[in-house]
Amino acid sequence: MLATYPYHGHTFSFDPGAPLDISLPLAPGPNQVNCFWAEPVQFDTIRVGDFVGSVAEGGSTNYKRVHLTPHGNGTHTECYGHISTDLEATINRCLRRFLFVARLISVEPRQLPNGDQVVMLADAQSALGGIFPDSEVLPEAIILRTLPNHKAKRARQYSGTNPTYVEPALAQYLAEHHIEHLLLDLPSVDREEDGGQLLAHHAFWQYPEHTRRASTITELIFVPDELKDGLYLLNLQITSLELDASPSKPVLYRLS
Ligand SMILES: N[C@@H](CC(=O)c1ccccc1NC=O)C(=O)O
Repeated sequence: MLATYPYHGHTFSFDPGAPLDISLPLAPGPNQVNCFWAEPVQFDTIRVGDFVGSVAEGGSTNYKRVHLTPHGNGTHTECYGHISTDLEATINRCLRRFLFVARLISVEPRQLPNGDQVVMLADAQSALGGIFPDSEVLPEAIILRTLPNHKAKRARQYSGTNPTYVEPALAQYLAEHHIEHLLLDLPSVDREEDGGQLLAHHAFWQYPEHTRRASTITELIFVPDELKDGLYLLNLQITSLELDASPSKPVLYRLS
């Protein structure tokens, strides 16, 4: 059954029964994506007196403590609190809506003379195909799939590998065109080691001059090949953490 979604004078249709999950699972073990030297996810069984929080060990219930690092362990969404001392800047306060019209694009990074792999503004503009400002439907979110789209991305150990990042001019361009949410399959929009500059983060959030407080960046997604470039309804869910970032669950629905 199709549901309708009104947007800027259009009436889109989508199938609530056909979600396309672009998050990565969070689990212990070696086969999990990892970056920024994060410890792996850990689930600890809680033991209090005679109680053991493990049914496998004879307990009545499973009851575990979770040890995780949002920026390093898997799909996560962050707000400008990532680069600010503002106590208000938590993902739970910044992300107040959860449905957005999103455009999925696929872009191949280019190699700079120093060897860095970078997603360039010019290539993203070609992938967007002149949607700014000509398109009838301006999206609120851009989902950036980098090419090639190897499944190995789902479990890559990125730390110390100088992963692909985004040209700051592209982040600036998206901010200027009022893209509120950027999602991508990389550990960061910025270079792994950049002396703390985080130029693309600053450009996307226009921080600190004209901070875009409701805007978010979601990193370490994975977009399967079956999803074609185009328009989707994005349901972006987080945990209600009063922290700069939260593990997140972006789910897409094809729009027609
Ligand atoms: N590039 C930064 C570090 C950095 O960006 C970072 C460090 C720890 C956890 C996440 C980070 N950035 C993620 O977007 C630096 O060189 O200081």
